[in-house]
Amino acid sequence: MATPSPRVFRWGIISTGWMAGKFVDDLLIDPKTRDVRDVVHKVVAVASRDVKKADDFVKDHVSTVQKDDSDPKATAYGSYDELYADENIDVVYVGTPHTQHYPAALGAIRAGKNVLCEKPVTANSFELKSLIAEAKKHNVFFMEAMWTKFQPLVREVKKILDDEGELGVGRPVVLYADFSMNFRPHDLPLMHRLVDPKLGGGAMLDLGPYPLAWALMTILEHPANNLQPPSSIQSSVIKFAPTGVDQNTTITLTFSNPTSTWKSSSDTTGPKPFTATAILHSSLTIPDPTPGAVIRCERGTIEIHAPIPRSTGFTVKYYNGPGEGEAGKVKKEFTREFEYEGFGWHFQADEVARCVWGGKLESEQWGHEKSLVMMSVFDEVRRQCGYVFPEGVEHVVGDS
Ligand SMILES: NC(=O)C1=CN([C@@H]2O[C@H](COP(=O)(O)OP(=O)(O)OC[C@H]3O[C@@H](n4cnc5c(N)ncnc54)[C@H](OP(=O)(O)O)[C@@H]3O)[C@@H](O)[C@H]2O)C=CC1
Ligand SMILES: O=C1OC[C@@H](O)[C@H](O)[C@H]1O
Repeated sequence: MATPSPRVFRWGIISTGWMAGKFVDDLLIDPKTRDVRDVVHKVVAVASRDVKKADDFVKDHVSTVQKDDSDPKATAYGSYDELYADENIDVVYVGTPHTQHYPAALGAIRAGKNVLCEKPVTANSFELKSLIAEAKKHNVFFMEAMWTKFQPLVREVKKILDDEGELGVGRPVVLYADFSMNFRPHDLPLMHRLVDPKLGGGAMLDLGPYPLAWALMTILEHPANNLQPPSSIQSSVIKFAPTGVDQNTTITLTFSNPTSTWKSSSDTTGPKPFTATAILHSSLTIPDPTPGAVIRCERGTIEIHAPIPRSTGFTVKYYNGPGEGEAGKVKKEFTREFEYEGFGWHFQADEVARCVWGGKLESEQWGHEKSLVMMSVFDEVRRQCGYVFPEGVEHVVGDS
């Protein structure tokens, strides 16, 4: 029997920066290389504030790959509004700096377009609530580009974490997760997006979404926690003196679900309240640690090899059980590695296509609620450390 041809999913790209280029490069990799047969992605429009940049982007990232005459040709626009009005687009990707996510996503949503918006999805939780309300009103799909969630490794780690059987490691007790990069901030111009508060600079909003995503994927989503948001958020921040953004940020989250009825195989006393802690760190001045995350559980530990946004390996270590020798010693371990073509931004694109075709307004895997938990944590940390955006940067500052 002939295999059905994949359906074409048509993207409009907002902005021509570094990330937009990387995303498009991944998007146009043949999906069969990652065993995806139902969708093929095409870029049909690119918009920049400067039409020359849009033209160059199409030449550099699109025309080199979409050569076939049957392909739709990508249109280059010199304004974002022109792209929002393009009838040939199934979804808009927003790759502007953090504080420009809100206006760009809002423009697309109000034009009736589905949206995939870079992380952090907005500058604060009020902006996010406003976008979610607009997306629902206009009946369009909206998702934060939390690409880590769609990595093949994450699915496997979660199986081991949520598994009550032989392979399982028991309930998570504490997660340590760190995503840091030495950007040498003192050498950057003060208007660079990584250090300029007008563009939402700082370690937490740029790098912090990843350690926090790991906390949400391993603890918030754990069956024993059942999506209860953290009951406590505590932070410690070192500022980048020249601009006042956060340079090193540590966040401790406590999750507790007193009504947990999930019973792991290691429980001998029946269902009991669930508690777990996440200790998360990001820095603009030091390189990534290895492993990038450690999930310590009742019966063992899962080490996530760095870098945690797109880890391609993990190691599971099991502790001695009762009567198996010295308590706490590792009795066995195994490592799994993952390989795929591209950097890994394309997995989330496949999810978007399937959700849109399925008529969904949000992804079941990374839905609005998870982005809201994330932005609420970031709001609270900024409140605790006194990171106040300059006047006018936040487009929404309270619940309407
Ligand atoms: N998922 C991931 O792995 C990564 C995600 N990101 C996210 O992507 C976003 C963009 O980051 P990155 O590509 O590094 O940034 P860049 O500065 O390289 O690109 C941002 C682009 O946004 C457009 N833009 C619109 N308004 C502004 C403005 N006021 N100031 C500057 N640029 C503006 C510009 O495009 P134009 O002139 O064409 O309109 C610019 O090229 C960030 O939110 C970041 O968090 C970044 C890196 C990795
Ligand atoms: O998401 C990201 O991951 C990689 C970093 O280089 C980048 O600054 C950040 O936005």
